[in-house]
Amino acid sequence: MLKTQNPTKTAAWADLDAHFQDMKSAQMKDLFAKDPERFKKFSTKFEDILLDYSKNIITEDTLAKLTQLAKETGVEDAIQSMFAGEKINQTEGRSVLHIALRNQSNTPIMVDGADVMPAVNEVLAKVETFSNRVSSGAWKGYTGKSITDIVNIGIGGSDLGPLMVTEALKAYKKDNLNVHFISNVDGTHVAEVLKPLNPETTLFLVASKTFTTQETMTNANSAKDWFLKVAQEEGHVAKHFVALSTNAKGVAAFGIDTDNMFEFWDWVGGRYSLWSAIGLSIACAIGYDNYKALLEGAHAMDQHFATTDLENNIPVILALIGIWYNNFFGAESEAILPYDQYMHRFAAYFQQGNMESNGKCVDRAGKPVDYQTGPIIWGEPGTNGQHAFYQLIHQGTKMIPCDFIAPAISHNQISDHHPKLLANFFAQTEALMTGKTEEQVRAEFATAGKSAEEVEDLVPFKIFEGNRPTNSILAKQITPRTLGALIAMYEHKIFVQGVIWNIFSFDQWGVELGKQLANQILPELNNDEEVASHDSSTNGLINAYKAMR
Ligand SMILES: O=P(O)(O)OC[C@H]1O[C@H](O)[C@@H](O)[C@@H](O)[C@@H]1O
Repeated sequence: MLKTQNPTKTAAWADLDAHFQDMKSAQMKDLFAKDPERFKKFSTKFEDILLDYSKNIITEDTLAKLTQLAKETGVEDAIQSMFAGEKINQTEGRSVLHIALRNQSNTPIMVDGADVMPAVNEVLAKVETFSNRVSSGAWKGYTGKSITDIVNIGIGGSDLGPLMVTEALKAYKKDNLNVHFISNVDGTHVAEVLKPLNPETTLFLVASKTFTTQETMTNANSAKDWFLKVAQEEGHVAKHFVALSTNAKGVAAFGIDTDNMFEFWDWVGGRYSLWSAIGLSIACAIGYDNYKALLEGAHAMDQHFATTDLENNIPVILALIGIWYNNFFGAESEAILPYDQYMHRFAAYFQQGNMESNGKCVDRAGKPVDYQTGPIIWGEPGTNGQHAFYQLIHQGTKMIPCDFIAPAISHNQISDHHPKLLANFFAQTEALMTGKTEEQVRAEFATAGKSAEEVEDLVPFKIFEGNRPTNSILAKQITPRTLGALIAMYEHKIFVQGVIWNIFSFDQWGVELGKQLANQILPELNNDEEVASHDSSTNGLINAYKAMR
């Protein structure tokens, strides 16, 4: 069990509050000027990944106090509890064991007195055999042709992980296999994805932990109709539909042979499930060996997280820096900015990972919190973001701590693209920190030949106050192993923050209400009667829709 401790009532919090009064006007520029060792002190390496967190409004004292907060709120015990398989997802009565799915050391991990590793390994072996058969062309469709296209049908955690990873590792993709994703219940999604595909050579992976999710079941049924329109015989479904799920009954009821079901377990959270059978599309797309390397990278980060003291623990450091801005500086969001086009869904992936985990306002004792919890996560790949929203990050009124991520080596070495990309990566964090003073603006004008009046009019707009915090994550290359480590790093950061905020990070009750109401409204849309059962806005909208259609 995780202990219940209001973080704001700890001695460390009071200490941090006092420290914040000293730090709130501290200038990073001055901190760098004072300490030539600053980069060395506030950077660390994990395998081929360099994390530079020196461009933050922190001192060694700040980190010591934040680490004390982690200690007082039981982070060390919580980490041990997770790895020991304790049921730390209390509101659902479940263990939280995505770490078991990538436990390449194969040490026993016990849940309810039984080691989960044999079952994990069994499914992994099944994933290996199946993905090899599909990618080698040995798995045949109903007319004897090999599979050319895989379509993952899922939503939320059953979509975002495989989608993000297959995109991030596209450089490793098998040439003979295309991967597609259908998630939205909007018929446009299924229609557009299926349009160019041939039912004879298409394999559907129906991915749903519960196998009850409205969007996924609707899309899967439409895909089945599309397939049967051509294939005709129900018996052919077995060669073209497999299920990734915890719900064998639901899978059978849908008409998928449970021999074609890849199992996982209730101790795998949806948003932490790409390491489970939900990763089947990844294994097919990039090959099982690369999928395994992804798991190994995550496992290496897990071991670092589980065995390193808090002071040197990368996910813990990132979590603490995030809390510093979220709870003391009042920052409301964090941007994740990968300077790698392949990672274009990375921020979207961690939108779910972070916001569904820590978007909670009730603490572990069931009481409303009186402090801020999870941040808003957003971001786009650089340099696109630079030409869209960086204006606000540089000169807006809101503090937006940013994580900049880049590979030193591109998978596509074309002329000087990569040095240009990286020049931008380095320039942005420098600019965000140093800003531009009034004196610098005036000095620039002095050489530009403007009149004194023109200069006075423009000076205020050209000033950048700077002092805007960033982390830089520079990896040698985005390989499967590196990506696995990066994902695990963020997962554990989220976990540590949830522990400190005294909330449950592994349930998601907040997605239920909308679902329930949609289920109530759906039958009301099936006729032309005027609806009067809701508030006047909802009634008005529904009735307007009925009149328009
Ligand atoms: O895999 P499933 O069961 O279809 O759930 C899909 C998604 O549904 C809900 O939005 C949440 O519970 C998510 O965490 C989950 O990932």
